[in-house]
Amino acid sequence: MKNYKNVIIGFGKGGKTLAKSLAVHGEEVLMIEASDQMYGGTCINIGCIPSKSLIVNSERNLPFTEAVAHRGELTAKLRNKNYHMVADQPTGEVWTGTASFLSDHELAVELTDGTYQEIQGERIFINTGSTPVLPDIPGLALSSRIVTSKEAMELPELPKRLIIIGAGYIGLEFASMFANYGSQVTVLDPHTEFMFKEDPDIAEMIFQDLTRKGIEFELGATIKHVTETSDGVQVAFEKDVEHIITGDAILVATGRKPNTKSLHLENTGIEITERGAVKVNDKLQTTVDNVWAIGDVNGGPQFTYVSLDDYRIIKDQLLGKGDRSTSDRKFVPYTVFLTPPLSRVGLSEKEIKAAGYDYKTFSFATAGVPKAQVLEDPTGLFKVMVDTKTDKILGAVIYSEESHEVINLIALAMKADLPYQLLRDQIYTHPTMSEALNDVLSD
Ligand SMILES: Cc1cc2nc3c(=O)[nH]c(=O)nc-3n(C[C@H](O)[C@H](O)[C@H](O)COP(=O)(O)OP(=O)(O)OC[C@H]3O[C@@H](n4cnc5c(N)ncnc54)[C@H](O)[C@@H]3O)c2cc1C
Ligand SMILES: NC(=O)c1ccc[n+]([C@@H]2O[C@H](COP(=O)([O-])OP(=O)(O)OC[C@H]3O[C@@H](n4cnc5c(N)ncnc54)[C@H](O)[C@@H]3O)[C@@H](O)[C@H]2O)c1
Repeated sequence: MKNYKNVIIGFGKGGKTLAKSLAVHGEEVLMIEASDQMYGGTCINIGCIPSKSLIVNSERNLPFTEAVAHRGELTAKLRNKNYHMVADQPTGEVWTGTASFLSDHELAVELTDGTYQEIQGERIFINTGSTPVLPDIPGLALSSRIVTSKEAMELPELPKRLIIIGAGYIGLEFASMFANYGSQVTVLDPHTEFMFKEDPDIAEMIFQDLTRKGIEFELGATIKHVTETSDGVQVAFEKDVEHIITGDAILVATGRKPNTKSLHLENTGIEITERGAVKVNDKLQTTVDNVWAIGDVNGGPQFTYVSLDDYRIIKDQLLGKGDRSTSDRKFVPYTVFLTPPLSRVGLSEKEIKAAGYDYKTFSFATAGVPKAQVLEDPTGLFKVMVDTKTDKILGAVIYSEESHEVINLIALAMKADLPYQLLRDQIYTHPTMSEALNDVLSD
């Protein structure tokens, strides 16, 4: 059985970055990826990049089929680049096949060319990502009309009526995007509160904007069953009484679960958590020595940039001082890519109130920002909450064009422990959305 110094299972963000980094340091690295359509992982093939390409092109009024074709070209280009990033390293190798554990450090690999290999890994990095959760709803089985986000981005034509199950990240981003392309969208979710993690003022503003776009929401809905008909789909749900809605397609967007099934962890001492993730400590070590878990599979926040930060923690152990850990992770921002996007970092106002801080809220309408007028989209609001005792920023939420860029600036100020006045008095280029901070933070 051939022994490899480093084996990475799954071509995710953290794993591929680690593969390159180890290979650049002259170390032998074997990357095992289940599919030749997934070199580079979820983000570039079926996640962030294709969805954001489709969102941007929906805002540019490109017809859906052209945008889908463009998405395909973009992902193919990135897939090829990612493959070569690892395979072309003198000490790097990429195998296309599914890896599973035979024991703590022994792996079986079913290669897609029909061959089989058994190998040993001195160090093994599990980076197998996550897969969509399919709720146990009678009649709900994936088909050409009942799809997850992956297939929704490959549809041969725009569904006239799209039903989306789930009002989370994917549900809302896809609802906004398909509405931009011209679909009649209905979103169903069991929660009665729209965007329940957000402050009610922002959530209400977004709800109104999405509703104005023609998106219908059925919140507090319990889905009873799904039926595929000869020319469409039907969803029966209960909300006070039973309702039936009809569509051309259903997008199931009800969360993603860590992808551990194919790994046969039962053959090892690697434990999994109650929620089905690979159990790790704050250095991302599993319960077996020299086996780590990176990205969605370890149950952390499901973001590409978190998988990348997992890489930094592991690289620091292998090639650096070894003092980085997940507990250093503070003020991790996020963006929901609506039109315009919603971005947030730190605490929400309701969390700040509940924690009992003395705070003040700076809020400013996007319409007052010159760049918003240039972009002809005055929608939204900036809200920054500041601790009145320390002048430090406790949290910020921005619902506006380019909020996904501005939020990173605020996150940096928070991480550097800077007083809010520094952002207020900064000289920004003009016209930009960042310069709004001059006005937002003024008394
Ligand atoms: C539609 C959509 C939009 C998203 N948008 C964003 C966004 O805008 N911003 C953001 O930060 N995040 C976004 N995400 C989340 C983000 O894509 C994930 O958090 C991230 O890609 C997870 O990366 P990872 O490193 O955990 O592994 P992944 O990139 O998921 O890679 C795992 C790889 O492992 C392979 N694999 C699985 N099992 C095996 C096995 N046994 N053997 C060999 N290979 C195996 C899989 O084929 C896969 O290629 C989005 C997700 C989706 C679905
Ligand atoms: N912009 C981004 O960063 C971005 C974009 C897309 C996805 N993602 C990542 O991908 C992950 C998965 O996204 P997601 O939208 O699938 O998950 P999610 O957890 O964000 O939302 C799932 C939604 O499905 C609903 N739901 C659950 N069971 C249901 C049922 N039986 N019927 C109806 N609704 C049901 C939940 O109430 C929830 O609102 C996210 O958690 C996020 O981390 C990130």
